[in-house]
Amino acid sequence: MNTATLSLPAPAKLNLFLHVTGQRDDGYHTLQTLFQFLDYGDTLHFSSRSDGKIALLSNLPGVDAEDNLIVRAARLLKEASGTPLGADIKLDKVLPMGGGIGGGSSDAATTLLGLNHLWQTGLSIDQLAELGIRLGADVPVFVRGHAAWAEGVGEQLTPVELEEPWFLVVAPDCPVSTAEIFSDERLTRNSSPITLAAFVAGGGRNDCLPVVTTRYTEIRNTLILLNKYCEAKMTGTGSCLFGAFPNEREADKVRARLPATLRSFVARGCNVSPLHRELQKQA
Ligand SMILES: C[C@@](CO)(OP(=O)(O)O)[C@H](O)COP(=O)(O)OP(=O)(O)OC[C@H]1O[C@@H](n2ccc(N)nc2=O)[C@H](O)[C@@H]1O
Ligand SMILES: Nc1ncnc2c1ncn2[C@@H]1O[C@H](COP(=O)(O)OP(=O)(O)O)[C@@H](O)[C@H]1O
Repeated sequence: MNTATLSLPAPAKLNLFLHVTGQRDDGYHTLQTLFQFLDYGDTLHFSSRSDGKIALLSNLPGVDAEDNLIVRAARLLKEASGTPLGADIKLDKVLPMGGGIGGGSSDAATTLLGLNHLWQTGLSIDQLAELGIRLGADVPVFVRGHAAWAEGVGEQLTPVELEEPWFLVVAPDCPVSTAEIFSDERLTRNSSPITLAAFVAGGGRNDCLPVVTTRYTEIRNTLILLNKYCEAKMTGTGSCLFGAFPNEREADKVRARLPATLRSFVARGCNVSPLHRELQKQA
């Protein structure tokens, strides 16, 4: 029944800063943020099926298969393309969930691009990004695969070239729901827009940080700890915190000083997504 197979990365992202600039009539918040990828993430394995079924062969604790963004992305592409094919999909989950590093969105984007390749459905990147936004605000940046300045609700993307430092990412054992942070009445919703130049010159902050650290003592304490060694920042709506370093050795040195019980990893920042680098090799 299997006709072809493909294994692809689903990398993490960081929000290098995040300003909430307003709120639309539909409740969604307008943002300014800067996305960069990490060369670290989940891996998905796809096998084509001729019987049209979409089967996720890996279980993600707490997420029903039908709610899994991988299955939802596969169904969306199948419907949009009209292909009679299906797929068996395996997920090697590495990224902490609810960590603001975009694991679910990245899995969805890898599924859209991977199955588009495997099924030979021929949708363009623009068409795949349009499908992606229906699954989540962060999916389009993973579909497009380039570090980007983002506005709107995160879907108005301008590719940018940034320095590619090494990052130490720390994941407090404390998933944060994005919806919960955006519905907190204490959230700053009227930040002034800034420019890329102002960010590069040291501007920009994460407007969600005060709400997250007020709600989660564990994240506040981890931030205080990481700030002893570097300028600690939070990605997205948390819970992951990160610091930038000029090389891997410096990042590893700080990692070695953190309590062994605290989950953390060191990864390189990338302007081109590891997914797109891998797909280019397959082309
Ligand atoms: C704010 C970011 C920054 O990267 O946070 P993280 O999720 O990565 O932490 C993302 O854009 C999040 O994107 P994503 O995680 O896909 O969010 P979605 O599933 O689309 O939205 C979850 C819920 O958060 C709220 N929401 C989300 C995004 C936004 N710009 N305004 C909102 O108000 C809405 O209530 C929505 O129902
Ligand atoms: N493949 C997936 N990987 C991770 N989370 C998923 C997936 N599919 C659905 N989800 C749901 O999306 C939520 C947010 O996931 P995730 O992308 O890891 O967080 P964040 O958006 O904070 O980075 C999870 O708590 C889970 O309920």
